[in-house]
Amino acid sequence: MALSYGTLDFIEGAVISAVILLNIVLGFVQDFRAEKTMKSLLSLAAPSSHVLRNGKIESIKAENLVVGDIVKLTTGIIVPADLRLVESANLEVDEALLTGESVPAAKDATTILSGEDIPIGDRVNMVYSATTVTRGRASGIVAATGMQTEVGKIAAHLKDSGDTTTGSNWFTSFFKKVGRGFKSVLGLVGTPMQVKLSKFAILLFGLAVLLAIIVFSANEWRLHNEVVLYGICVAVAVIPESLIAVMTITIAVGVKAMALGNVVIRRMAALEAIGGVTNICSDKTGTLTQGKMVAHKVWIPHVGMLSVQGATHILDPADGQLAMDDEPFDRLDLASQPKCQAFKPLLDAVALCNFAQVFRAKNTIDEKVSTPGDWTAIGDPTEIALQVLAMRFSRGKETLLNQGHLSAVVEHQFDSSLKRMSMAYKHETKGEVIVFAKGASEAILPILNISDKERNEIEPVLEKLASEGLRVLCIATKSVSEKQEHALSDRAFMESGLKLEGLVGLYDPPRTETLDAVKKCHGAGIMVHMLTGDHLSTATAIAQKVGILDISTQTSQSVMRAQDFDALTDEQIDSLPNLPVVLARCSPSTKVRMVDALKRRGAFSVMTGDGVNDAPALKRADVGIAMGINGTDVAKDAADMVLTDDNFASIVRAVEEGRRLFDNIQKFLMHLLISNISQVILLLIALAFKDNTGNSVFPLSPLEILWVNMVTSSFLALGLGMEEAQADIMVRPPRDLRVGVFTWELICDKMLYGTFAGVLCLVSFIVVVFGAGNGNLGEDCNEAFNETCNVVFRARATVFAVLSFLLLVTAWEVKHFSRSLFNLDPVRFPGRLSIFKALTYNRFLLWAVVAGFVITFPVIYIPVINTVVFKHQGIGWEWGVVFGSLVCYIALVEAWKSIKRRFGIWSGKGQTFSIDPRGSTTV
Ligand SMILES: Nc1ncnc2c1ncn2[C@@H]1O[C@H](COP(=O)(O)OP(=O)(O)OP(=O)(O)O)[C@@H](O)[C@H]1O
Ligand code: NA
Repeated sequence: MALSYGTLDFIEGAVISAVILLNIVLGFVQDFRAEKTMKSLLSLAAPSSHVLRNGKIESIKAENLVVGDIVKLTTGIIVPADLRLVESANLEVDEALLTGESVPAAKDATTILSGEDIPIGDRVNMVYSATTVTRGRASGIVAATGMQTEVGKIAAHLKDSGDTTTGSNWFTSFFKKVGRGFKSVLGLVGTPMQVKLSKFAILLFGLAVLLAIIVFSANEWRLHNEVVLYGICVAVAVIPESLIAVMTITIAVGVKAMALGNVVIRRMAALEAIGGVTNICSDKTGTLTQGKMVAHKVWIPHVGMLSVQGATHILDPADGQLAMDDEPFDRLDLASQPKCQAFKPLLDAVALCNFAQVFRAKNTIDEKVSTPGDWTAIGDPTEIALQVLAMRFSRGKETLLNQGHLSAVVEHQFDSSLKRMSMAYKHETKGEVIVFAKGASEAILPILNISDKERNEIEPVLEKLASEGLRVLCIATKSVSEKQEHALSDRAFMESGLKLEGLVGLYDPPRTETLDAVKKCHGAGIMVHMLTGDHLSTATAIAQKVGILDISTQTSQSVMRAQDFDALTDEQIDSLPNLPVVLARCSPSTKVRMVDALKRRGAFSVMTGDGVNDAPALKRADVGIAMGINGTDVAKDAADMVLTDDNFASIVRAVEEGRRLFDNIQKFLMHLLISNISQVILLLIALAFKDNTGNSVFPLSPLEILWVNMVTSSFLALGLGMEEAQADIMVRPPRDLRVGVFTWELICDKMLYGTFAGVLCLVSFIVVVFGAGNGNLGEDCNEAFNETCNVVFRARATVFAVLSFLLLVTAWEVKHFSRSLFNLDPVRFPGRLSIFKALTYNRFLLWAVVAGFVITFPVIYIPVINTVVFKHQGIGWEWGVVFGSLVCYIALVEAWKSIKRRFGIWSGKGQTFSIDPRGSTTV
């Protein structure tokens, strides 16, 4: 430091510089590592595509595609490269990115284009990287990847033109760059909380300057080295140096923990929001349930009910027993039993109006002998279940198509707003075209050609199956003459005048974790809503099974058909006492209305989604969560988080993790602020202690101040950022996201504890100087040691030890804002010695405290270092003062915490639970 001179001052200056440098370097290294982790985690969420390689479909990341790969496209996929289509069905692609055209463009593999300068928008047999498939399916050969693609060229172009800006342009862009750099140095970029904390840090910086001015004024602006140094150190005490670094590290650790819990964060702001959500709106299929459907019941009009029991290997067509109207039934009998001929049309329909593939993968360990491997399936769970059903009677799609007389001619894809699909097959020999359709009852019944009487027969069966929690699909067919084939491309024509072949009831068991996860949400003050495409009765049955609906408290408004919900005006929705818990037959637009309704009620919501049409709802929700397995790229792109296991329980774990993260940020913030306030109180009041020459005698030397702030405090803060979740983390209501980190509790507590600590330091100084030392403040004791400084140097060491130790116990006290340090976590650590287990659980914090404690002694006792660098000296009886202060401080903090618990103030609410020998807690 330029301010120090002479050998002794040189040592002091060197140590100060080293401490500051170490802090900066550590901060940078950690920050850098955190950024890197974050980047690698983000890349986890990048979409991968299905590619045909070596005769197998493989999942490959876009950057690993090579020219010549064959890529499969389905609705919702973001095209990973420029592709020449090989095969396509009803393909439509949104190319707005390239062409500016807002209406999706129809594509067709069979079109051959001639001519050279065809604009991109007209190249109908090509699809381009970064555009999205809005409808249909296709496969195509990779023609260009990366920067060679059309978007890549645009990107390259933009980059070039950015570099060649000239004149005034260069000038403004330079300033913009500097501005951005400045902002990021100040931490004004990032999540709302990061920005808030950075602004707060800047505020403290202002305060630090002010305090430095106060210090100089108190010394009447006689600015010799020591005063300037002291002023700077007071400022250092106030500036929370480690705040931003600790914040970044804590967030990175949190992001990593979430990724391990199957939640990948795509937008950092969601990380803060997830801990404060009040409502979770979840899909049913695959999220609350396993998404592994089995066809449980098949009903054929005038024939009867076929049921499948005990199928455990749901993909194996030979597993489980069949019964016809409760009579055991042998699958091989289908041909011989005349009654069962009636099943054929239904089975053919479910097999052929279906894109799922169910097959037995071959174990090819040895090339010559390949044994049949496990059953596997690709496709939509509903369709897989139906395919397996057909295969039980050896009438799977593959078998039927191999017979050679059927070929697909027209298909109208499943659409979650229409809730049905249809496919037409031409029969080569009979000269007719057969239409197969399947879908939800509401979607199929209106397009049937049946009498009201027949309709009335179907309804009760439908209702019965649905109330058993089964997803009921109606299967219908019709045949038209070959001449009408072309007319089938009109969806309305194809899907009309159908004959009902039967109903299939599919069962999708709830995930085993769901019930507990839902209970946990309810305990944590979070409402769970089920938004499903399924029938009202099906949805109700499942909702009751997983605990979302409680039969005893259920009202007529808890369960609603989306249709009825959509019919309400916003005012009517707002006047409902509660929003529905189950919304059945939900379409993507209903999700948006639900999110908006929740917003108007001041709620913070999670919305899950998987389809292309879910994107608006995912964007609107406070936290949009997309399914990683069954979700489309479009949904993932719109979402804030992606669930890699599609599991509802993972959302709940993410909430827990979010709450923990928020708690920990509050904890280290609390610690940093207590440390700041105590030092400000101590250092400012102590300016009043003047020696014989009229100079203020510093109760802490500059290096002591630096040491406490940069060595002791930083590690404690980092340790607090790594705290485990508090015992009650999921048994308290969500915090208010509008308030953010600076709650009244935080502000009040830090003031109080900071004052306790500051006053105790001051009292210790006074006791040593004026109690035992007769108020002898010596001469020039800020500069260096001389005989008159004996008392002051002992007092400083005492204050240093008191401050250090108080900060160490504060780190433990702020583990919980209202629970006693001696009874922190009776759930995880029951028993009398719970304090030791609770304190040793967080290893990093434990070692930070132990190291902080141990290092105090060499700092005080090592000769020369103590008197020359730290400007204090070894103490004896003063340890009694240190110990007394410590006991006093703990007593004061504990007293305040017990007041909070007794009167239910802030986090003290409901914290009266005590140790229960059975390990359970009453809250
Ligand atoms: N492949 C399909 N073919 C025909 N109909 C289908 C198909 N898949 C689903 N359905 C029908 O459409 C309804 C709604 O399905 P949708 O896919 O919108 O819901 P989901 O997303 O599977 O369910 P959830 O919303 O509970 O997650 C289903 O209840 C079913 O009746
Ligand atoms: Na500080």
